[in-house]
Amino acid sequence: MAKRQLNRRQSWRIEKIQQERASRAARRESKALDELEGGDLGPEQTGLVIAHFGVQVEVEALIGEQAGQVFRCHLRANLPPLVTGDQVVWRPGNQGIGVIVAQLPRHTELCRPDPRGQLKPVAANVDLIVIVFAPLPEPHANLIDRYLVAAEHAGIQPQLLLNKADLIDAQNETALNALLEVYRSLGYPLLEVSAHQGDGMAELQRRLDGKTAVFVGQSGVGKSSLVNSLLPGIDTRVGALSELTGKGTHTTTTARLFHFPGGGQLIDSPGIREFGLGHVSRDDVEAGFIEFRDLLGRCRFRDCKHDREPGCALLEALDQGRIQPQRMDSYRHILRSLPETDY
Ligand SMILES: Nc1nc2c(ncn2[C@@H]2O[C@H](COP(=O)(O)OP(=O)(O)OP(=O)(O)O)[C@@H](O)[C@H]2O)c(=O)[nH]1
Ligand SMILES: [Zn+2]
Repeated sequence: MAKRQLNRRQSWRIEKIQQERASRAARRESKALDELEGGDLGPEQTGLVIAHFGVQVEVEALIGEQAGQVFRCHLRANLPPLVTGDQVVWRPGNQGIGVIVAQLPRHTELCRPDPRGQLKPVAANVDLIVIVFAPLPEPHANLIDRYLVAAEHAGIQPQLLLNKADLIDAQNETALNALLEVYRSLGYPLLEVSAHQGDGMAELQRRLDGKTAVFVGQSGVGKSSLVNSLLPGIDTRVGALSELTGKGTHTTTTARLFHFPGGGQLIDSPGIREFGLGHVSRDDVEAGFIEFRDLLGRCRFRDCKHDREPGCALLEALDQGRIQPQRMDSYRHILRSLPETDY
């Protein structure tokens, strides 16, 4: 009990210190803004948020002679929190530092729980979630399904990507084909590539063209290798490093937007690579299994848990082979992983 009290007091103190720090930073920031806005600012134009560093963001000009150039910008007060991928209205400043005037509407949002468990957007306007898996480490259908649920929930198109196709052999081929067939029959786009040998990489590049993508998947499936091959000569950890040395109070790694030379954009950060493994509700999981969609609401009992209830539309579909057993197992497995209260 005493220990618990102490922890609460400690965390209250930490929170207070953080608040003081944030308000000092905000005061400094508004002073800097006053000075800037007093001076000459260029005309309003649209831009793309490339990265976010505490109270500043990096914005890429989208139009005019400066299109493609990146500028540090202050945020005008009362703006909602901006994230990488946001489109904004901004004005260039006279010393290379601009001001963000407004945020444009988002098409999509990737959200993750912050350390306090509150869902926070981490990237905006992503339109492709590339779910990477490989023959090794051995793929878990369950994990792939979790990413799919997250993609469906966010309303973002998933692209399944089997990397390390060069490691397919007589031993793993049957199991892999069975796995691939599950997703093919559901209609999910699927591609096999080898980041090492280059097979399929041109087709991957083609599918990324004109899109803003994130790569997600288990550690070791080759996300870094894929990204390095698509972005030759660019260290994708740069964003993380410059934030650490940026003397900011934020030490978390920021998401950063990169342009693929062949077209399309990547938003990447260690947090985003795990997108989809955070919290989801029971309803999100149900809605995330696309083959359940026409069946939901058709069970005899309104609160059916699709477990062994009579008149369950899902169990009936499972019996008739309209739901694949592996997907049903996966659905149950994901539900079991939810906190008790949601179940
Ligand atoms: N055989 C083969 N190995 C690959 C291929 N792509 C990546 N690898 C290897 O797989 C291992 C993991 O690759 P990474 O790119 O670090 O994987 P990652 O998904 O970024 O892993 P985390 O950084 O832990 O998330 C490395 O040893 C790579 O060399 C491939 O196409 N074929
Ligand atoms: Zn049911």
